[in-house]
Amino acid sequence: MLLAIDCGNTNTVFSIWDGDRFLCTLRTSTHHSRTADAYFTWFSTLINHYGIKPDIEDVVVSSTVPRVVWNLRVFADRFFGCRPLVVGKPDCLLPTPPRVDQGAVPGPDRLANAVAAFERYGGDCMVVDFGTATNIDVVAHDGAYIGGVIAPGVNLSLEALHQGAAALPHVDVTQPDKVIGTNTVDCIQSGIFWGYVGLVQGLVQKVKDEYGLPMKVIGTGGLAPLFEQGAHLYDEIDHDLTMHGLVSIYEYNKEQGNI
Ligand SMILES: Nc1ncnc2c1ncn2[C@@H]1O[C@H](COP(=O)(O)OP(=O)(O)O)[C@@H](O)[C@H]1O
Ligand SMILES: CC(C)(COP(=O)(O)O)[C@@H](O)C(=O)NCCC(=O)O
Ligand SMILES: [K+]
Repeated sequence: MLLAIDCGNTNTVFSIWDGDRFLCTLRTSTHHSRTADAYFTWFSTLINHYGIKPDIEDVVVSSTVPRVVWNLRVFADRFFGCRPLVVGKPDCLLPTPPRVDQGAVPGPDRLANAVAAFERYGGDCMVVDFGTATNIDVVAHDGAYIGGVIAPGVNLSLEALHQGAAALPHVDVTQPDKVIGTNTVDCIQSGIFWGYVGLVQGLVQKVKDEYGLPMKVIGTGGLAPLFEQGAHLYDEIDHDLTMHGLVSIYEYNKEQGNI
C-alpha cells in the first residue's frame, strides 16, 4: 500500500491508498519540528482507532514547507523501510513537465493538482485551491502546469485584519445573510466572504480571457465548499484532488522504473 502525505502550510494530511481507493485520511497541523517518532505515534494511534492494518510499502510526499521533509524522510525510512518519493525534487518524474520560467519552482501541491486535474477532468482547465494561500493552477491541453495565481488565503486575511486593526476581533468564515453588515462581525464576514467570491470570480474570468479557450474550473482545499454556497464558482469540487495527484505521480514513477 501507498502512504500519500500532503503537507500544506497549515495542515498535513496522510492518506492510505490501497491501489483502488483511499482507506483513510488523517489530518494534523503542520510543524517543522515534529519528529519522525511523533508522526508515527500519532499515525499508529489513529489507524488503530479506525481498525486499519495497512501494509505500507511506499511513501509519496508533497510539501509546501521544505523543513518538514527531513523528518518525513526519517519517518518513511524508520517505520516503513522505504525512501519516499518527494514531488518537486529532481529525481521525481512528472507525466508532463511544467512550462514556466527557467529556474521557477512551482509548489509541489500545484504540480500534483495539475496531474490529477488533467487525469480526472482533461486538459485546458484550472484548479482553484483554497489552502493557506488561495491559488489558481492552470493546466494546458497536454496536462502541463503552466502557472497561475497566488493570493493570500482566507484565514490569513482574517488573521491580518485582526492583527492590524485594534478594534477588529477574530471571526470565523461563514456566508453572511447580507452584504451590508450592521455590526462589526457581520461587516468582516461580508468583506471576507463576498470579497473572496469576487476575487475568485474575477480571477477565473481573467485567466479564461487570457488563455483564450474554454476551461473547466475545479475547486479544492479546505474552504472550497463554503465558497460554493455563495456563488457558482467552479464546475467541479474535488476534495481529494492533491492526494489523487500524488498517487498518479507515484504510479507514473513506478511505470517508468524510477522507483
Ligand atoms: N471546514 C473548514 N472550516 C473552516 N476552516 C477550514 C476548514 N477546513 C480548513 N479550514 C482552514 O482553511 C485553511 C486551509 O486549509 P488547508 O486546505 O488544510 O490548507 P493547507 O493545505 O495550506 O495546509 C486553514 O487555515 C484551515 O484552518
Ligand atoms: C502557493 C503555495 C504557498 C500554496 O501552499 P498551501 O496554501 O497549500 O500551503 C505553495 O504552492 C508554494 O509555496 N508554492 C511555491 C511558489 C509557486 O508555486 O510558484
Ligand atoms: K493552496
